Order: sequence, then structure tokens, then C-alpha cells
Amino acid sequence: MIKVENLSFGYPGRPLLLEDLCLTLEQGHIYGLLGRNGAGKSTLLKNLVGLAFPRAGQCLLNGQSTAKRLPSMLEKVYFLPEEVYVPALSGGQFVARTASFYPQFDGASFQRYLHEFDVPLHAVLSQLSFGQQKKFMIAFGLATNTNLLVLDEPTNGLDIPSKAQFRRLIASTLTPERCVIISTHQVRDLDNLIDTVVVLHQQRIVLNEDLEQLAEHLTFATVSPAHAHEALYAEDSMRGQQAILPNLTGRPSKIDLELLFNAITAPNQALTSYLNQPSYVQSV
Ligand SMILES: Nc1ncnc2c1ncn2[C@@H]1O[C@H](COP(=O)(O)OP(=O)(O)OP(=O)(O)O)[C@@H](O)[C@H]1O
Repeated sequence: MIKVENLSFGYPGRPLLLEDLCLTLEQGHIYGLLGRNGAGKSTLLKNLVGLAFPRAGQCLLNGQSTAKRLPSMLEKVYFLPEEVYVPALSGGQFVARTASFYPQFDGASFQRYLHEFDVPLHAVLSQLSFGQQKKFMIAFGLATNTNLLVLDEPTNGLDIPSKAQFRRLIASTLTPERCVIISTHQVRDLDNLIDTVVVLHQQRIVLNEDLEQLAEHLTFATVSPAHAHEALYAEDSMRGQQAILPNLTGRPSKIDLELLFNAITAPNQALTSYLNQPSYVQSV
């Protein structure tokens, strides 16, 4: 569905932030995009949806370059930026003016999502709290039924019950035709939601893996310091060494996304080498 081909991007007068980056995203999946602060997650998402323009390479949505911003592409994409902008209109007025850009918009579902988030439809949007504004725009985005839903830090500003509602709603609105990509540095917010993890690090995508496959091939465990040398990655914790090891049991392990992220972005590349072994690549 989305194909990023050899994308190089830099802001004017600045060095490249993304270099020769390649990425494929398929429909029917929820991707979690992780990266350190300033890694370029928001910038990559803006390139995906045609709001930033590469110096080289391209982003294709169903074969169409997103940089061309053709209406036939824009109606298939909903992008929620990290900082939402809302006009001084009621929710109803906002929908009346913008829903027509999205031919698959479903008003009844929109009202249901708003109800679940406990956000009033008739309030003036600019007078809502930041969290309510964000929930309004998430509900609107879900109701557009676009093939591609791109959410940049959607859980920023959401309280704890809203984060759980957010996870439930996203999971319940995934269809085989839809692709959702969510960037965050609140890794725990993606637990039990995403099925594929994508890591952006040092200008490139260094991981794009199905979590079920990872759970079958890796074990996340606490080990004693004496066994830490057997791990692909280990770090100190209050309870001993939190470690990632090859999964020799055949039983899926519960993935610790934070540990996985730390391991993939660590200078020690044992985990990356393990995932690039021909025996692992052939088994997935
Ligand atoms: N419009 C802009 N002009 C120039 N530089 C920019 C612009 N927008 C972002 N940057 C810079 O690009 C780099 C990457 O920013 P970006 O927001 O894409 O990172 P991020 O991974 O989303 O970060 P965070 O996790 O902190 O939100 C940062 O150094 C930022 O200062």
C-alpha cells in the first residue's frame, strides 16, 4: 500500500535527516513507529502523506506519488499531526465543512466514537481542552474510513482511561483495507495494539518486524548477571538483568517494546545481527 523508495530528506539549509530510507507498509496492519526524540518520525510521516517533499526518492500510495497531492490520493489519507489545530466552529459545523473531502466518511460511526470518548459534538472546538480536541480529531479521523490513517503522537494529552479507549477504538476499526501507522515515544501506549513495530534510527528504518514473529523467535526475561552473557541484549533493572535471548522453547514470549527498542538502537548490534541471519529471515 505505502512504499517509500530511497527517500532522502533534509530541511532547507540543514543536513539530511532521512537518508536512502526504504519502507513498505501493507494494508490490514497497525504499525507502531518508534524513534528517539528528533529522529525524524514526524518528518517521515509528513513525507508519507505529501506534506513534506523529499530531496531524493519518493513515497507511493498504491503506486501514486504522495508528493503530487492529487485529490484521488488525499481522499484516501487522514493525518493527525502531533499538535492539532481546531477552528472556532462547533463539531457539527466542522463536520459539515470537512467531511465531504472524505467520500467514505461515516457520520453515525463518528457520533459513536465521540460518545465513547465522552466529547460533545456541539461544543465550540477551540474551547475544548487539548485532550478533548485531540479525541475529537481522532474520532473524526477514524470516521473518515480512509485507507491510510497516520497518527503522530495521538496519545499525547490523553488521560489514562482515554488511552485505553483509544486502543479499543483503533483495534475495532481496523479493516483488511486499512493501514494505520502510529508514532509515539510513549511505547507502553502501543502495548496490545500494534501488530508490527517499525524503528527509525540514524536516518533509516532499522526494524520493521511482525510482533508475533518476534515473540516466537525471541524470549524477554529477567536473568541473573551470571547468565547475561547468553543474551542478545541485556540491561540492568531493579529485579536483575532484563534480557532478550533467542527463543529456544517454541512458546511465544511477551514482548517488552521498550527493551526491544533499546536493544535495536544500542551500539551493540547482536540483536540486529540475529534478526538478519538467513535462518531467521527464511522462517518469517
Ligand atoms: N520545519 C522544520 N524546519 C527545520 N527543522 C525542523 C523542522 N521540523 C523539524 N525539524 C527538525 O528535524 C528534526 C526531527 O524532527 P521531528 O519532529 O521529525 O522528530 P521526531 O522524531 O518526531 O521527534 P519527537 O519524538 O521529539 O517528536 C529535529 O531536529 C527538528 O528540530
